[in-house]
Amino acid sequence: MSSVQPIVWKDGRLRLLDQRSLPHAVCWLECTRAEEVAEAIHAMAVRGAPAIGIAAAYGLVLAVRRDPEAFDRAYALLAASRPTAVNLRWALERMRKLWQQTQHVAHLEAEAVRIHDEDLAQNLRIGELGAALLPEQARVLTHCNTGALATGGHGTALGIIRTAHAQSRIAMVYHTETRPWLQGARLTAWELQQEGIASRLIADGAAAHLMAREKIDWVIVGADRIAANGDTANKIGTYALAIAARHHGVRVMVAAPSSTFDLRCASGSEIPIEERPASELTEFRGLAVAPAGSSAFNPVFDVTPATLIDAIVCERGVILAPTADKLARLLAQDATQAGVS
Ligand SMILES: CSC[C@@H](O)[C@@H](O)C(=O)COP(=O)(O)O
Repeated sequence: MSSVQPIVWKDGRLRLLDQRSLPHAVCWLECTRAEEVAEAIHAMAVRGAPAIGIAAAYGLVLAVRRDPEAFDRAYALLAASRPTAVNLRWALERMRKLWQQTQHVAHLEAEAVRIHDEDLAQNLRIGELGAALLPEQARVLTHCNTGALATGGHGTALGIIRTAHAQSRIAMVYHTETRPWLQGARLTAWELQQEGIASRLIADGAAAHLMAREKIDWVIVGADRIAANGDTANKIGTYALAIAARHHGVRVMVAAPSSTFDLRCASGSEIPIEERPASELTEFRGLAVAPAGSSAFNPVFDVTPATLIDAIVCERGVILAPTADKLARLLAQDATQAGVS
């Protein structure tokens, strides 16, 4: 099951697939400095929680290769590039630990490659565990883009769909547009099309209507940060999907690697929620869609309470009806013990 690789590290060079131009054009950014990586993350050329962690890890390698004294400055710059996905901070922390131990650029580079490779392996495992929860001929709804583009490859929520499709278990994937960046319409549609997976795009606002009229087995989404009690921050609109799903008896699955869990946040209220410029709502590709002078509120993530989540799938196992105790137990075990709790 090969999939597009949005982050390519080869011969010490970093190339990022610029997701802003998809699906119309496949353009690559070549980054040689941490500043460029931080800007690519901030401007969403590279996006998705695991992918920005991986890109930031390579950004640190670029920084110390130029100047071994630059680690702390590059760390701070990269850490500030987006606030919600904890994978970013997790990857940077892992790199910092290694740097404190060795101060050796080659070792730092090897750690970044390990972070990248591990994410792909974890996604493949998440794919298997999540697909096993789906019925035959499953009809699912997903939000945003959680595929190969958002990760080290394969994907989390979309990775589950990809794995289930390879097992001939998917009848239909509905996916939202995901306004205002249209990650669903542009990126998820692109990935689903490449795999030949039967899919239909819906407007974000059509989800409750869809659930009322058609059988949907699962809503499957990714996560940017999962608090200790299972509350989950993900792309804006996830919370509304979960409320609609509960009302219609549709189950909700959150898929994320263990790097997305943040036990320092006791609950979702402690997760920082990114707000982006009003112009992302008032304009579309430079054209005004709201009257001049309109103000807008543009939070780009929301928090779904754990009580609305039926299953959390990570590479270490599956948690049904998540609670703080179940989460702590799962994260305390290693991946070889993966099971259902
Ligand atoms: C595997 S990606 C998980 C999440 O990062 C994804 O669902 C999401 O919300 C992405 O938001 P984005 O703003 O496109 O980075």
